[in-house]
Amino acid sequence: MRYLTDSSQMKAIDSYNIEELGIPSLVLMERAAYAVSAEAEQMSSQNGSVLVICGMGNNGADGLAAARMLKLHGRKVKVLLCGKASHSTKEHSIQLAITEKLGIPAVTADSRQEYSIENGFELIIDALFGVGLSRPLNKTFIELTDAIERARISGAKVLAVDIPSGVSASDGQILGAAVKADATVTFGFEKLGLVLYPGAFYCGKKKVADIGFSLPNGMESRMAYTFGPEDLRRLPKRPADGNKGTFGKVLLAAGSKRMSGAAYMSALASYRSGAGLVQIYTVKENVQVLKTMLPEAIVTGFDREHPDMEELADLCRWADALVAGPGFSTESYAEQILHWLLKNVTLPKVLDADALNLIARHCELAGYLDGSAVITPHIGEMSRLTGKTVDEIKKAPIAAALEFREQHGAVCVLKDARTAVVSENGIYISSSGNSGMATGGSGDVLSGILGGLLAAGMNVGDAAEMGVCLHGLAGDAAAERCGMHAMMATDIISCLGAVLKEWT
Ligand SMILES: NC(=O)C1=CN([C@@H]2O[C@H](COP(=O)(O)OP(=O)(O)OC[C@H]3O[C@@H](n4cnc5c(N)ncnc54)[C@H](OP(=O)(O)O)[C@@H]3O)[C@@H](O)[C@H]2O)[C@@H](O)CC1
Ligand SMILES: [K+]
Repeated sequence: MRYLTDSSQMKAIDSYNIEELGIPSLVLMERAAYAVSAEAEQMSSQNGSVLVICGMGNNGADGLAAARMLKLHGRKVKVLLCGKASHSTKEHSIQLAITEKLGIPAVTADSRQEYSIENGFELIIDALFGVGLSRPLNKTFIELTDAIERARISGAKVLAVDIPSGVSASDGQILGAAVKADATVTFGFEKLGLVLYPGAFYCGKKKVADIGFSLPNGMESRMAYTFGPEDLRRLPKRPADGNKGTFGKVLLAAGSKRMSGAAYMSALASYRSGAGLVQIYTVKENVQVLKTMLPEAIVTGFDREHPDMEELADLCRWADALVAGPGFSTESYAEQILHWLLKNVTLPKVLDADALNLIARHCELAGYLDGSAVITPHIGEMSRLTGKTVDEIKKAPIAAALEFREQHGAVCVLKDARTAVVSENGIYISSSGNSGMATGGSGDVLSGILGGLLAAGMNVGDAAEMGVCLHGLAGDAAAERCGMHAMMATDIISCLGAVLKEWT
């Protein structure tokens, strides 16, 4: 598990270490600058020249200290100072005085024609703004980021200090413009803005440098987190003497007259993530095709005009977990069945796709949501569920998911390029997955995986986080195998086995 911070948490961590623990600010800065200069040396040649672009805060001070270290290692280094000198921090003044004594050339942005950013530098270090970025960049700073980008296009490498300048550390939004980096050395903890898009596009290769921060008491419980593949080891172990009942039974209410594929993919993904038995509850018209495509599944068909609730009650008694919605349609039978399920079934449940469209359309259904439910909306579905615009949700996805959970008690899996899971555990952000997964059926695969993990007995929050992580890793493996352009949802399913085999 890796913790992720927003800028106010990072400032609280800074001040706890400096003011309460008494670690001198310059000691932390020295370690930060050392990590930057070590990366800079890797990214440039001994004879290449380096330009360090420094703001007036402590991000700029890190840059100045790194410039000094590079100079002491024999590198040709120059500094460009940007911003009002009157705003410089104490640390900045100290670092600048040292660079001056060492004879490192430094000019202010006003006189930058003295050396052109676009020409001749092998490496540019971006130390304009870090977690202290507080407002959108003005025209001068936007021009500066444009000049850095032109240099990058002409072949210079760009290394960002802590976070690419212009990216908001708290949410990855671009404040006016941002530096595009080939690599970012970030201090202590990954910033949310390096994981969330669009910020994640800007940071290049990420390196987290341990500079000796301790966390204040209780801070962990408020921080977001993400998983690496090694976290999959926490999936439930399969007892050697288990049987198909032990490994969990999934009931899947899915598929409609025109949509049998969603039911197929969700059911197959449940099996591939370890479910012992999967039963598909679908319209009669789908029974034959689903039995043929997936003979491992039990398929029960219902009459669209008269779904039999007694039969459904029996199936729910049989199941350990329920998935409702993939390709189910929003016709009246679907509403009737969903209404019955939400009102009567206490099983852990995943509500996806048309189940969410129905809840958005018939708001009384939302009243049945509780902590046994995991909802898996994409941004459009979340917009329909909450009445917020797509733009509002895109700008603050975590806030939207938190608000939904607070109102309805359900675990919220808000799907996007970075999926956020808000549960009793806290805020999980996916850091695996790729744009190739934006393909028909990918959501059905996720709901199937979640059903499989719930049926295995995981609690809803853990299953939601692990399921999203597994889905993303299988998506990355599928992209590796087929390429992001060509991969399809069934490729993600085919890769589940390899990912699970490697990591559990
Ligand atoms: N504490 C420590 O010892 C350690 C700190 N560390 C480092 O410090 C960084 C945080 O430093 P920080 O808090 O000084 O903020 P920082 O990111 O430099 O920016 C503030 C400056 O930017 C300015 N400014 C903001 N927005 C602007 C805009 N749009 N357009 C123009 N100006 C704008 C703002 O100006 P003002 O608001 O005063 O006008 C102020 O001058 C952190 O990311 C890490 O790199 C590490 O070394 C570890 C030890
Ligand atoms: K920066």
